[in-house]
Amino acid sequence: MRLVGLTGGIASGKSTVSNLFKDAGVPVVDADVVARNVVQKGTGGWKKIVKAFGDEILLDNGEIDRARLGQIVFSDPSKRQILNRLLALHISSGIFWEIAKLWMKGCKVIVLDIPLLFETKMDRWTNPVIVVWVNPETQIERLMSRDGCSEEQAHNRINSQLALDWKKSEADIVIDNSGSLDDTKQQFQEVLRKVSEPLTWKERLRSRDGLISVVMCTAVGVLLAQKNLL
Ligand SMILES: CC(C)(COP(=O)(O)OP(=O)(O)OC[C@H]1O[C@@H](n2cnc3c(N)ncnc32)[C@H](O)[C@@H]1O)[C@@H](O)C(=O)NCCC(=O)NCCS
Ligand SMILES: Nc1ncnc2c1ncn2[C@@H]1O[C@H](COP(=O)(O)OP(=O)(O)OP(=O)(O)O)[C@@H](O)[C@H]1O
Repeated sequence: MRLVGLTGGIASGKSTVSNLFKDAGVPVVDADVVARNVVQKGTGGWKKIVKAFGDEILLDNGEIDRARLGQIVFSDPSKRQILNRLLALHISSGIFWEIAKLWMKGCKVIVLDIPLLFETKMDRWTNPVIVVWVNPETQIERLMSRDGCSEEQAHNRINSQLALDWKKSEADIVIDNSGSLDDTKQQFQEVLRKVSEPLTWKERLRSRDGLISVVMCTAVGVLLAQKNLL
């Protein structure tokens, strides 16, 4: 099994690229979706957040007011650290579970769309790592227009992550999403080709079919050895 890391900066275009993977039939685990699921009303993550941040961050229906919580944590690094610490285990086990389900289905290439891939050191488990890069001016523009936030709020959100240029320097593959969607789609074709290259031996062994083959071969080997000994 090949675990492909897909990361970048906020609003750099990760979801745009992960949608291209989905359209091409490659399964994607979206860490933002996992992070949303683990804080749904009544879950362990929800209880921890309410305990730490108080009832003020709840909507009338009892769900977390994400806009309010975002305002708090993106303007105060210590509060963000608290939130990150509270949710880290819930999110990583959620991601692990999603991978396990795809593994059991026999998927051989899985894309992990994780905004904080480097920050949480999950890049250790992925190869290759794709970084969706965008130039700073475009990133601010797209973030402000998508989320309807001020320039200051946009800067706060960008500064709450490791620098995008540093992530670019650590990447195995870089997609420059500063241009048009067509430009990105063109770069994506080459990325898809690389990601779909035949699995290495190690990756094959990690896949469901590889493991089944190893177990079968071991069982046959043991049976033959026993037969020869008798
Ligand atoms: C702060 C919250 C409530 C804001 O919710 P909101 O719906 O407005 O944003 P959403 O979840 O869609 O995230 C949008 C983007 O913000 C960035 N982001 C989210 N959380 C963080 C964080 N803790 N630190 C830095 N950037 C973050 C990511 O680039 C993400 O793609 C929410 O992002 C959250 O609960 N974050 C903590 C969980 C987490 O770490 N998520 C990232 C998964 S790796
Ligand atoms: N090449 C492009 N041309 C024009 N607009 C784009 C392009 N790529 C992405 N966008 C727009 O920029 C915004 C951010 O893109 P996207 O949501 O894919 O980023 P993201 O990295 O997934 O964001 P987040 O970190 O918040 O999850 C969206 O509104 C998207 O429609």
